[in-house]
Amino acid sequence: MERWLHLVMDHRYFLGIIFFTKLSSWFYELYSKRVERMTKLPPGPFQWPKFGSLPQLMFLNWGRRTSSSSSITTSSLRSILERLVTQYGPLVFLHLGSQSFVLVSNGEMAREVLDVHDAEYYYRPHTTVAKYLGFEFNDIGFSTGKHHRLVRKLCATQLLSHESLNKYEYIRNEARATMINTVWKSASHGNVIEVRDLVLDFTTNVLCRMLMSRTHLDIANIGLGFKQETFKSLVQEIMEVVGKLDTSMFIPWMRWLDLEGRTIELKELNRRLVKYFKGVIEEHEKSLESEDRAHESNDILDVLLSLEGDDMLSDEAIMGILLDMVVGGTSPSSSSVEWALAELVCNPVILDKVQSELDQIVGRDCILKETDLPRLPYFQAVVKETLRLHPAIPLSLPHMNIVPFQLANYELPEMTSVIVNYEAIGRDSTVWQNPLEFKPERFLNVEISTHIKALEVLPFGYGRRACPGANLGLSLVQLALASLVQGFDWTPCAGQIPHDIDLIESSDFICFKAHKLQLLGTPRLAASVYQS
Ligand code: HEM
Repeated sequence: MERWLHLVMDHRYFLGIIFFTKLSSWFYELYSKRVERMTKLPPGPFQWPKFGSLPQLMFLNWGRRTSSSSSITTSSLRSILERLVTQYGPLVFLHLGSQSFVLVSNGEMAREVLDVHDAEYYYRPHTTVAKYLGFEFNDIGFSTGKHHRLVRKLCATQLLSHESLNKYEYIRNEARATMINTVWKSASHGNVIEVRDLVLDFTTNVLCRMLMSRTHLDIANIGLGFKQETFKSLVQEIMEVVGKLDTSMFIPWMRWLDLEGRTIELKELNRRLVKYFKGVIEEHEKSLESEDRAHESNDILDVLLSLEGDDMLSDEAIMGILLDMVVGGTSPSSSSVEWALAELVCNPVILDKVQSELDQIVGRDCILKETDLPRLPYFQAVVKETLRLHPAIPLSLPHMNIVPFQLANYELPEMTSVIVNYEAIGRDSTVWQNPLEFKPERFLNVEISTHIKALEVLPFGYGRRACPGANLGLSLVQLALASLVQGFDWTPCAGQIPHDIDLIESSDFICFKAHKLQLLGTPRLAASVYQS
């Protein structure tokens, strides 16, 4: 019996040693696997189990909080990302909750994602915003695969082609005449001009007419409960919702809890948009069938409704395209004009050069035409320099890979969202001398396309996800800016000097000036020009 007891005791001792050894080797294996995996990832802040780097981001956000709200918004996110780039370099890896992100901040790395591996990296994460504002991922910006290829082809060949832009030139000219007349009337009363609102009215008018023969005030007539009931305020409402971050972006399984109430907000917005767009679509369908057309013929909605065969689109896809174009086309163009005018007023010598060029090429008896624009090299350089220094979309939407991917010497897990830092690329001091200085001369003898091919400046993105509205966006920016600068002398409000104008950036998804640009305009052409 005693022998048996000894044997069992010995055995337990023996088993204990085996168990302990196994356990330690298992822990060691886990640890070394984690270290191995981590060393293959780009640098970034420490990752806590389950939460990743969220606690640090929340801490950084808390450190810079100014209001009583404790939720992270894109505004604060962007400035936090800037700090991470300074600390970790052009590739930063972030694990936030269960989602992986990589921030790409120089041209060389951007080439890997947007050019070399464009096909693997053009997917978008399926977020709540993509579901409700992309009409079930049927729009342009959030769709993928065959549908994305189809809508991009339609944009290039029909909706936003050169022919289509020429066809709608009269709309741009009429909206420009309204804008110039508004400034002229304000100037005669000595009123201050809010440049952003003025240009937003211009761009929204152009887009709403081109797309569906509506004016920017259209929503006011239908009482669907939009906050201020104009298209301009609708776009602002959308931007506000898009700019908010919610827990489910980092911890998708918590989506059903809708902790921040964002899903409810998006559903409600989607309901109102569907009701509005369905009404417009129905009206167009009726009009297309009737001989006696009530609206401007051949707007973009007409083109979309007339598609046949494999190109035919569902109502969701049509609504998605309309919304993407209104939202994508209005705010970025307006922000670029506001930045350009702010820089010009801060740099009177440059403003003077632009006006002299306009006087020499176009004269003072008439307002310029679109065909004059290519004959204004200095003005063109001002626009390019504005797009470099103040890209309207400083950070791309997430580009996602669906298979694991090698980037430089690093390995990125599948479903990593890559955010391309377009702003940092245009301000890279290894490419641009004194990058924060506004110096149009850098573009005088060099085509911007040379810099775009080298991925040194990317105001419209690059590759499959590059902006399909770049040509329209450029013509809106150029026409509005050139007309405002040819038509008026611009000075800061009473009691201010040019240096009082701040160039502080908002940190939102669309980078506007943090404070609206307010200026006084003095007409410099014959009165008849403003009234035509
Ligand atoms: C100055 C004006 C504009 C600027 C600076 C601009 C900038 C950009 C940028 C940087 C992107 C790429 C984002 C990414 O990498 O994820 C983009 C995408 C897009 N833009 Fe623009 N844009 C402008 C005007 C327009 C206009 C006029 C339209 C349409 C009428 C438009 C519609 C779109 C759409 C639909 C996308 C998504 C493309 C896709 O995901 O396939 N944009 N824009």
